[in-house]
Amino acid sequence: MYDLIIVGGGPSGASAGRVAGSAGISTLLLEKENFPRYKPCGGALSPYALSCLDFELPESVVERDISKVRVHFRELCLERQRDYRLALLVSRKAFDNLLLDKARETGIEVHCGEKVLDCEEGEEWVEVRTSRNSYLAKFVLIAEGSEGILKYKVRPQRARRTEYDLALVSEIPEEDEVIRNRFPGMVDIHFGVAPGGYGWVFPHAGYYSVGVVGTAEHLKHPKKVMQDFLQANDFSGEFQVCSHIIPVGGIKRKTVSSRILLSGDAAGFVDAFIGEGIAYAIRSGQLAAEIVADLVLYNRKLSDLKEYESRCGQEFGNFLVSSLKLEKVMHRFPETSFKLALSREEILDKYLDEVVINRSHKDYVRWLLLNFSLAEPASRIMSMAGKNQ
Ligand SMILES: NC(=O)C1=CN([C@@H]2O[C@H](COP(=O)(O)OP(=O)(O)OC[C@H]3O[C@@H](n4cnc5c(N)ncnc54)[C@H](OP(=O)(O)O)[C@@H]3O)[C@@H](O)[C@H]2O)C=CC1
Ligand SMILES: CC(C)=CCC/C(C)=C/CC/C(C)=C/CC/C(C)=C/COP(=O)(O)OP(=O)(O)O
Repeated sequence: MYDLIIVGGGPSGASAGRVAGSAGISTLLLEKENFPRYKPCGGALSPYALSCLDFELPESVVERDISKVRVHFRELCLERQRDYRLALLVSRKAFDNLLLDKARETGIEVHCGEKVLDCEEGEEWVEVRTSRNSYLAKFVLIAEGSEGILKYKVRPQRARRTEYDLALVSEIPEEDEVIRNRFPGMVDIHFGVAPGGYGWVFPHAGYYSVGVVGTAEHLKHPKKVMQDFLQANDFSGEFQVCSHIIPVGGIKRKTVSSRILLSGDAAGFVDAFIGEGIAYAIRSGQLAAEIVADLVLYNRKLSDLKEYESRCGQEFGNFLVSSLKLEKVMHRFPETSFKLALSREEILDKYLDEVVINRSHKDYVRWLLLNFSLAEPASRIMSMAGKNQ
């Protein structure tokens, strides 16, 4: 019997595997794909995501160093450069493979190409049935990403359409020099193109990641929205478009039962406003493995597994809740909020400084209220924003 079985070898499962292996508990990681596997997405690693890694990212994995953003809302556009790093762009194929290698390094057992079909929680153990075998473990971490259904072992109610976003993404090849000239160290973000979300163009090495994301409930014609976005940004031709679902973060969801935990996208840990998921996938995987290792090594009581929910809440859960609130306000009043945000450089600057870097919505909102609610009468904000809400 294993101490821990991890389902999924993405950023969350691999990060859990590295912590579990380093702690010395017997661990099996089961991943249905053969790595390195293709996984198109934005591929942005925020400073917070980077701070969660216990090793330096090799240069070969880093495709771009980002210190500038260009944000659009309809005809408005604002570029802001910071004198610090806002993100690194990576290809998920190489990055995920690196994380899995870092987990393997600690001596855990990794089976790729082995899909978990079911897991059954008993009094003393969890039985895990796969396409090849069946195994027993004291604990199971489900890090299967957003699309799997094993998460419903912990959280029986299926996600409603209001609880997830739809994302469409294409990787569009281009000469590196053309990319560097068009987006020098910069990500391009377009609000107002998809309900409850945005469109993005991220400049990778030899290709652009181009996509749109919006709430599943309101994004009625996702393919059309994507086609229009590609066209508006001068990407003409036939491109392969991949679609996937992204949970809306900041919603209260159960993430632990008596012997099974959920992490990463499976747990719903995504920033509802900017769509960042990798950081929380990494950190929640690490926390899950730390708590399981503690229980196993120090013979602590089973009910202590619940600590996982409070640790995630303290470290990033509260941040995700406030991000959801920001997302709701911005998208409920897009004309007022985005027009105001893009008409004042300091609003975007402060967002980058306080939210992206200091990870505090509280200080940001306090600053906004002091500067733009008390100082600016509501009528002035409305007239700046135009009347067509
Ligand atoms: N581009 C895309 O398609 C998507 C990207 N993401 C991004 O991934 C990050 C989240 O990371 P994480 O939570 O680790 O999730 P990931 O989706 O990155 O990783 C989960 C891994 O588990 C595999 N898996 C799924 N079900 C099973 C199963 N039954 N048995 C064994 N393996 C299984 C998945 O394969 P498989 O990939 O084939 O499902 C995938 O390799 C976020 O940043 C998010 O934005 C999330 C969803 C989709
Ligand atoms: C306040 C206003 C109006 C605008 C905010 C502007 C925004 C969105 C700035 C974000 C800046 C920035 C570079 C953040 C880095 C983190 C990002 C972009 C994460 C999303 O990355 P991703 O698509 O790769 O998502 P993933 O983590 O793979 O799920």
